[in-house]
Amino acid sequence: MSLPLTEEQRKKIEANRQKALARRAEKLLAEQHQKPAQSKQGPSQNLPRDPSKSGSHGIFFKQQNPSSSSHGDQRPQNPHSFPPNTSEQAKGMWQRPEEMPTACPSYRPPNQVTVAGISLPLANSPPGVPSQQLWGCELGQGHPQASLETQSTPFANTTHEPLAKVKNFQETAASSSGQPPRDPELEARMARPSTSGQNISGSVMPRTEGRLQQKAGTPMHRVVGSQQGRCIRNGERFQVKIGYNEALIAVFKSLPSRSYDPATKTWNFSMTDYGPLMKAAQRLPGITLQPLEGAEGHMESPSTSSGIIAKTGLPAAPSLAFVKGQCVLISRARFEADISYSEDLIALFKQMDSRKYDVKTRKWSFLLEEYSKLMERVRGLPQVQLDPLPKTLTLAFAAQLQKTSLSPVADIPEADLSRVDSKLVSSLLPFQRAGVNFAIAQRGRLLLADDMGLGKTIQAICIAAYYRKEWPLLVVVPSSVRFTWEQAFCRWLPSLNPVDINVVVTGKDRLTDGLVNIVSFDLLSKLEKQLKPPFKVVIIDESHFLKNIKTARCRAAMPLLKVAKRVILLSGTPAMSRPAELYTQILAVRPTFFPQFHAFGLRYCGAKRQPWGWDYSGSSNLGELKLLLEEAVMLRRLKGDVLSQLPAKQRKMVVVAPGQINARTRAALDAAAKEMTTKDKTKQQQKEALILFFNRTAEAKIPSIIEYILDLLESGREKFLVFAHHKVVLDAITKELERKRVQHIRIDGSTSSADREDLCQQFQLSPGPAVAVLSITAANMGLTFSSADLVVFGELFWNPGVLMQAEDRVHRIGQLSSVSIHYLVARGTADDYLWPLIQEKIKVLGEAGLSETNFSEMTEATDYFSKDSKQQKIYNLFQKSFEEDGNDMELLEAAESFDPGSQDTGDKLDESTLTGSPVKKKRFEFFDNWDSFTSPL
Ligand SMILES: Nc1ncnc2c1ncn2[C@@H]1O[C@H](COP(=O)(O)OP(=O)(O)OP(=O)(O)O)[C@@H](O)[C@H]1O
Repeated sequence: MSLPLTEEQRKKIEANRQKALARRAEKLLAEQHQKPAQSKQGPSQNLPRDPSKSGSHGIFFKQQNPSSSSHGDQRPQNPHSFPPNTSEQAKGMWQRPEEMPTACPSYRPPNQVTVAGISLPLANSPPGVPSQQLWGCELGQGHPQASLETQSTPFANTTHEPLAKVKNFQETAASSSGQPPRDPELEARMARPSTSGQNISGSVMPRTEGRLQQKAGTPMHRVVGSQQGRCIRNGERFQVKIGYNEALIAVFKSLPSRSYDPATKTWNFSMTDYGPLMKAAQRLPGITLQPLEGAEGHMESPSTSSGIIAKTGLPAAPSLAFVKGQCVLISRARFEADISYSEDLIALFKQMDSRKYDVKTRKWSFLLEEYSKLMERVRGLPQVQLDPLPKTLTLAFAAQLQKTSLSPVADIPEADLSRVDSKLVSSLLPFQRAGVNFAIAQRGRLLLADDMGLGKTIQAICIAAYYRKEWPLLVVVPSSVRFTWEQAFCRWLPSLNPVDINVVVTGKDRLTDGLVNIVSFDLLSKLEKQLKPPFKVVIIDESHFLKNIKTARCRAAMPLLKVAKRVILLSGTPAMSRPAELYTQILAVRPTFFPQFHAFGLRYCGAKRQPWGWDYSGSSNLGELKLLLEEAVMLRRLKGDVLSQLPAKQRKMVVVAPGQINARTRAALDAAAKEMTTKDKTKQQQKEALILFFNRTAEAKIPSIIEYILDLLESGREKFLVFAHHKVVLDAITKELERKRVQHIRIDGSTSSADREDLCQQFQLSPGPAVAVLSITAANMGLTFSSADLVVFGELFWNPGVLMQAEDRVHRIGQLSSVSIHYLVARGTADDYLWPLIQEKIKVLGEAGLSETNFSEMTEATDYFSKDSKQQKIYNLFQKSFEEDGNDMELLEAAESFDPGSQDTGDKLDESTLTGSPVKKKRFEFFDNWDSFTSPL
């Protein structure tokens, strides 16, 4: 007794067989070219005499049609068509019609379908037509290859084949033949040998050199030598599904409305070309095209060039309506059949143990573990085309398909974070810890899409730190937050030496100088060449900046992400208007999921063919997309989901780019700083120098403030408040918003009380993006902007009470969310002194129970500024100046009327600009409002 073949041996045999078949195909093709006249004689007369030259083996390999892979069976619309039964065809190999052998020349079994030239066995015959009668010949007389498959693959049975096995087979077959990978579903079907489940696994001898020798007494029969296809209506056009045929392709190319879809590898035409195409096809020997249903008007008679269907003389099978639909995932455990009514199909559904019928949607759903069984059986219904789930889904949900996981939510293990700085780990809020666990379960590749302000930075740093052995780390961010990231690393990873953090500021800097390298999107595209050797761990902040594949930033980042081992994408708004925007981010996290955009577009973007090309701006199957993303790509929590874990206010210090301060302003700042510390200056002179320093700071920050606001808008922040102090800053912001046509309001000291209320209402009710540009001192109280939950302070103000009052414009009754407060702080400016001053004041007030104690805890870099003796001096001056009675008035006046254009570097303030300010009356209201310290909502 011989031992059964091992899997390995089977694979090898299969590989050799494929190679032999390919060689044979080439040879026959060459022969065919030498004998064109003979080949035109029609199938039955064209049988080679020598069985060793049997046309059944005269095949050549072509790439599998992906459309048939992704859509599964492409059933004929007419159930009365009887395509040939050749396993060769079923393997996705294209057979020259004139070389096809004939098993039962008069007709083909009805219970088979044709998939782009691929013949598949079906489980059922049309009712009333016994399959034996339809066969018209002995069972077991089918194509010998079918028998071989029955024996040589583990997938010979018609049902219940696990996808994993199918995949093995697919890989073997594809790789051995040197062909691109094929669809597992299709391969499974190809591997099935038979017709209605009857055993035709007749005994065969091993094949040599691509030939089959049958056992004595088993006559060699050949299937009909014709190639079958069909026309399928698609809106105003129709598609032709048929295997490769040179002559037919020539016909296609002669038709004016032709269009070829490379993704599905099918041709399609407008209805005007239907008649000419069918007529031309009729003239081609061996081509049988099933007509379009109901297209009689376009064509006198269907193409039956081989005359096979017309001449069968068989009793007509009952007419069955053709139904077409698709499987859609509806939960982690279930899928739904989205298909119209078919009696047979319903009967089949009722055989499934896990079936459920939703009376509202009128759809049937099943557990994923019954997916393979159901699909297998549906294939036996000739009048039904139920497209399978995309392969990506079956891979992502393999555990559910194989019944190894039935949990409605993914079971994510607790990650061992012992290697990460304990300061960071102990600071993680519970939902943040869950985020880190998810990321590690996904092997460090994910899109973290938490709502804004939920602390994506701390989570990303923790995930990256978990993979610290694989550093250097690359962090790509919008340019306005490069230094905030630097601060965050310093804050959360005390074990990281700050000198190991490299913030890339110009195109001349090196991208690989640090252990942590922080670069803006725009500089990354300029420094592309420095990306070799590639980074293994990459963080992309605001990853939706990559949504457009055509942009330089996306083109620079994508190759990098493809080769990185860990990819941590962060975005609170991964897609702002359509699923197509998610594509690049999905590709970055899972490059194998949808390597071709078209497949993604067809499934999730409601892709529509337009005269100018494909339109992917729509959406489809969104529920399924969400499930797929949640399973393997993305984690998203909304503020509402974790509100109980959040503080009412989340403050963030944003260090804005010092690179944006121009040389002239820099010199002015330095001169003012020097003036303040020069000996022998009177108090008055020192104060003037301080005022000048403060004003020059405003001027210096303008580009950074604007850049930050524009980044926020690009990130999809819909509504927010921007507070500033100097008129020049408020003017610059509003001017830019006008230029960019962003809806905005402005309230400053010159706005009347009546107008304030109107503007406020206007902002509150505005449905789309809107920015409220507000003066810190003139709009810090009495106004409600609860429809926003983000406040940006473009400038600092020395009095924390005023800042908190301003914060409370959004943080008040009516606000259901935790609010985010961003303070923009510029290095080398007065902010260096104002920021610590504010924090110190608040600390004092906090200790006295007069302020929120967590102000500094909730902001990055509390130790942002370390003072040397000169800086200490300036700091003391600031402290003194801003605390002495009356100084505020002087400073405010100087600030509000500051006009950088009117002054030269180092000039004193122009006194004339200080007078006549319309806001004097309101300026000091805030001094009486200390209650804001004690009563956060
Ligand atoms: N666990 C925590 N402990 C202390 N502070 C935290 C924690 N989580 C977040 N924060 C603080 O909350 C603020 C917001 O965090 P972060 O900037 O990371 O949010 P985000 O999700 O990136 O928001 P956005 O999408 O607006 O950028 C920061 O100041 C951050 O330091």
